Amino acid sequence: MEKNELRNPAVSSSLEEMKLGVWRVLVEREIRTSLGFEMHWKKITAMLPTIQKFVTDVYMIGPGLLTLIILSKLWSGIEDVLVLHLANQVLSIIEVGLKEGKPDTAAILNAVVARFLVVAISAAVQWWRERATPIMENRCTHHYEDFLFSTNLRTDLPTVHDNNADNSLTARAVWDNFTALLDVAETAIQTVGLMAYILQLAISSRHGPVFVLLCIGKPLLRVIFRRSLWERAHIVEAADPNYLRLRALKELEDNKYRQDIISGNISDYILTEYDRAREELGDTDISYPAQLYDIKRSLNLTVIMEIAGDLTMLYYAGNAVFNPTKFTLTSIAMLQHSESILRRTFYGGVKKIGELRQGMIFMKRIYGVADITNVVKDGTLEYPGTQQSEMDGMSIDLRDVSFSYPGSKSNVKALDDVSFSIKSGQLVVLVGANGSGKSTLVKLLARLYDVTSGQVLVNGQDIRAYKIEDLRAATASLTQDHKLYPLSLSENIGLGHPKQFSDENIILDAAQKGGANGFVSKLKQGFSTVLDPKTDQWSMHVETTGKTPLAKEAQKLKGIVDISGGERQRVVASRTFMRFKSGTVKLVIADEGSSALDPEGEWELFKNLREERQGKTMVFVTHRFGHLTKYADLILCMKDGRLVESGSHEELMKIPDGEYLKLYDMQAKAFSENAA
Ligand SMILES: Nc1ncnc2c1ncn2[C@@H]1O[C@H](COP(=O)(O)OP(=O)(O)OP(=O)(O)O)[C@@H](O)[C@H]1O
Repeated sequence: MEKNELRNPAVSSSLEEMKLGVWRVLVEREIRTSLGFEMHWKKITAMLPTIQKFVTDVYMIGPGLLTLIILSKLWSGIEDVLVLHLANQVLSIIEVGLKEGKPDTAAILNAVVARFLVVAISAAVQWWRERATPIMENRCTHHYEDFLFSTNLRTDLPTVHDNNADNSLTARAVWDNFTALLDVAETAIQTVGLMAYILQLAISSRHGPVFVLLCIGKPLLRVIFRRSLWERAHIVEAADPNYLRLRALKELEDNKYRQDIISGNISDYILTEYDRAREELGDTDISYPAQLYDIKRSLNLTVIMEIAGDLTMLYYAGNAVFNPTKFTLTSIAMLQHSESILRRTFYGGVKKIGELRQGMIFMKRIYGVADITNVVKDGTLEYPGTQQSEMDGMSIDLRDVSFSYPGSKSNVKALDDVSFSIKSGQLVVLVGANGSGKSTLVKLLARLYDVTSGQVLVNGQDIRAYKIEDLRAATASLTQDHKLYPLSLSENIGLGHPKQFSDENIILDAAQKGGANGFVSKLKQGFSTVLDPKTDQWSMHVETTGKTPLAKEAQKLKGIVDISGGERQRVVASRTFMRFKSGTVKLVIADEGSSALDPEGEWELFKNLREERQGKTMVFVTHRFGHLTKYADLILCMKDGRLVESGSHEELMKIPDGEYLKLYDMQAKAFSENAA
């Protein structure tokens, strides 16, 4: 055991820290009162409300079917005892028959038939359950999938950043947890039944309850002294640097890095580094921490537990020497058989209780998802409201705005004390070096985040006062962060304004303005093309030569459609033009939405956007100001999260050693040097 090897003074004394193989494990120390039973009891009772809610919810999904599944589990719980009892009967009758030389054929026949009947019923129950369970599992998964899907889709960005949102949950695991619950109930019935049966057997064969205690001695010791990691509150992290390095290098095997690795000619470097990390990792164990935790128990405890497991054998041997007439062969056989079944069931039960605790923590997380409230709170004021609806654009004022991303580890603010005013209908260009805060600023304008301090005013009112839905409807944004959905291209465009999604001409017009029409019409399936379709396909034992009919079919399935980065951006731009069709847009935000476009495409895009302007306020973020600054009513120049200059192009060009002048000169110089 390498306990406390990584002892870190910062870790609280209520925690136990250990290094298990490549893992660092932190376990909550347990206060062992009354041999730990009190703790166990508290934990079990703490689970009850979650169990009750969970069972009620799953029951409501399929009451009839679930009742039958539970009954079948009950049957499985008593089946072992029934089979044991009948086996005991058969053996006892046979033994008496053998002793007396006159077998009771009718009694033997009855007992055998009864046993076969129980076995046949069990097989039928099992057969039915194997068919019914997947139906219930599917219903349960769909129910919780819908629940998680709708909550995840509504979670806003700051909540995701805050790690409040838990989207690692999968509905598939819900049924497994419910099964764990049923299994624990089944095992409890089995264990109680078996113990009662053994007790009765032991008493009737004059062994008494001491024998039962001997049977469960080993499992009891195990529960008290050797808890598995799953049963304790713990955190695990991979801490071995060589293991982490190996994983990072192994990741480079992924196809997405292939082009870089081939063109960069770095495969030798990767292999050498991989070998080095592998060598330095040596024999450090990478098995699951729970497994390593189990192995680390001391030699003394192992020996004591194994001896405890053999106490019944000692009991038989002692009785055979000192009290040889006490046993019949049948009673020995039956006691041994029941004892081994009891132990197996007991061990299984303890493991299942551990799984159940894990499962209930999981279910608490699932139900907790419903309690998560978005960080960005909704307002009550309508936008634009009756008084403001005459204005075609949005007027915006920033007053002393500072902002840090939630959970950011940086010491500097992304925006620091920024103030400016944009009048309705102005075309504003935001410029500045990388990381100067331009994208952050437009995210605040779109109310994807709220300011840390200061105020954003929209038409004179705090942006937080408005209904978020109204603000979203009034904003069209085109950024390089926007992604294509794994849906058809027409859907990708139409979702800019879903209400007119079915109107093909409107989608065509948006595609024309966004510059997507040209390349989409050349695709085999045109606007119906789905990029990155979510499909499951695989093949097995198919000839790689591609000559057989099946191989030809496999080849057809492999065909993929992909488009260039600029073409993807054109589809996203078309989605923005589709958004204009709603007629509610008053603010257009374009954050480097043209970065992948060719010069002609970029020129066309800006021209089309300006044509859509019709009084709307427009905010463009760009590193290539050439196309835009001459139309700009206002240029805002950012540096290190601060607004350093603002004004028209002419005004900013006049500021000696100004940031805008510097950035502009650099671009102009590149052209003049190229020309020279
Ligand atoms: N999601 C985020 N979490 C934490 N910090 C962030 C996040 N996004 C940006 N930042 C930080 O905020 C600061 C401003 O970033 P921002 O993206 O606004 O700059 P930018 O001017 O748009 O840069 P670029 O020209 O490279 O797009 C930077 O220091 C950046 O590292």
